Amino acid sequence: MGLSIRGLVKSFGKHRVLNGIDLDVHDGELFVILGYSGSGKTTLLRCIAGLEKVDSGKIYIDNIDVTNLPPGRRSVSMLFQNYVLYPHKTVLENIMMPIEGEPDARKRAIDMAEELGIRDLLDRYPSQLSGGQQQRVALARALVRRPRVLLLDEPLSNIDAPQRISARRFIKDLQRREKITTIYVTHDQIEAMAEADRMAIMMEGRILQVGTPEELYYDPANKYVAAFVGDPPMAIIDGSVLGLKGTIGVRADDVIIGQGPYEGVVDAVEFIMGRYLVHIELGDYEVRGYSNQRLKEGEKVRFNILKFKTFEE
Ligand SMILES: Nc1ncnc2c1ncn2[C@@H]1O[C@H](COP(=O)(O)OP(=O)(O)OP(=O)(O)O)[C@@H](O)[C@H]1O
Repeated sequence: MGLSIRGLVKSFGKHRVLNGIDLDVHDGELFVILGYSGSGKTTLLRCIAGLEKVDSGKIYIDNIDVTNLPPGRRSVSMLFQNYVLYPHKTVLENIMMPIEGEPDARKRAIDMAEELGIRDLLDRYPSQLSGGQQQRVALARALVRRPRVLLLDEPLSNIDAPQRISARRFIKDLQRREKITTIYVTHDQIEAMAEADRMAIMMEGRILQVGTPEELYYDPANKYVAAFVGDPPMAIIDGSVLGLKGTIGVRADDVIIGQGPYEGVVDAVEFIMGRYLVHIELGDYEVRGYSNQRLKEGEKVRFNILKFKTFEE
C-alpha cells in the first residue's frame, strides 16, 4: 500500500532529468524529498500526478499500476509551487472547482473548509486573504476530492518567514489527521527535517539516501549526502590533514575549539544565533566549530574533534 516507484526515467530532449528513481512511500506517511533546485523534484511529482509521460519505469498507487492512467484517474492531487487561486471566484467557489457538478459538492467544500479552519472566509475573494490563508484555500481545493496521494511542491514558498513555522505545523497536523500519503518537496532542509516522517535526498535525478531525518543527519550514507544535510553540513576533509585515515565528515557541533591535539588557522568567523561559527583552515580543507568568543581571523587555534564519520571514496 502507499506509493511505489520503480526505475523511473524521464528526459527532456537529451537532458535526462530522472535517472532511474526507485522509491517506496508508506501508506499515510509524510515523505519529504529534499534536493537542490534543478535536481528533478518537480518533474518527479509531475510524473506521479500524470502530468508528464515517463520514458520508462512504473508508478504504483496502492499496488495499482497507474503509470499510464490519465491524471484524473490516479487519485492524486498536486499543490503546485505557485498555486493560483482564481481571483474572481470566492473561497467557496475555488474550493468547489475540482468537484463542480458532483453530488453534494457545496457541502463537501464547506466541510473541507471547516476542517482547514477557513470556514469564515468562504465568501471572501483571494485578494482579501493573507498568504497563509490562501495556502489553506489551495490545500482545501487539493484535498476536497479526498485523493489517495497528496503532492506538495514547495508549499511554503509563498509564505512570509514569520508565518512559516505555524504553516509548517498546520500542514503536518492536517496530514496526521487525514492520514493521507503525502510527498512533500522542498530545497529547505530545516523545513524538510521538521516535516518528514522519512525523507529522501535527491541529486541530479537520483535518490542518494532514504531514511528518517535523524538517520540522514547522524548517519549520512556518503559524502555527498553529508555535505548537503545540516546547517552547516559536515565538513568533508581528507583525514590525512589531521593524521587520520580516509575521507572524513565532521559536524560543527562535534568540534571543541580552544584546546586539543589539532591546530589550524581561523579563516572566518560568523555570528549565528548567539554563538560564533568559526571556520578553521587546514591547508586545502576547513573544519567548522562553534565558539562563545569572537576569535580573530588569521590567529592560530587549537581544537579537538569529539567524533567524525569515515566515508569510502
Ligand atoms: N518541460 C521541460 N522542458 C525542458 N526541461 C525541463 C522541463 N521541466 C523541467 N526541465 C528541466 O529539468 C530539470 C529539473 O527540473 P525540476 O523543476 O524538476 O527541478 P526541481 O528540483 O523541482 O527544481 P526547483 O526547486 O527549481 O523547482 C531542470 O534542469 C529543468 O530545467
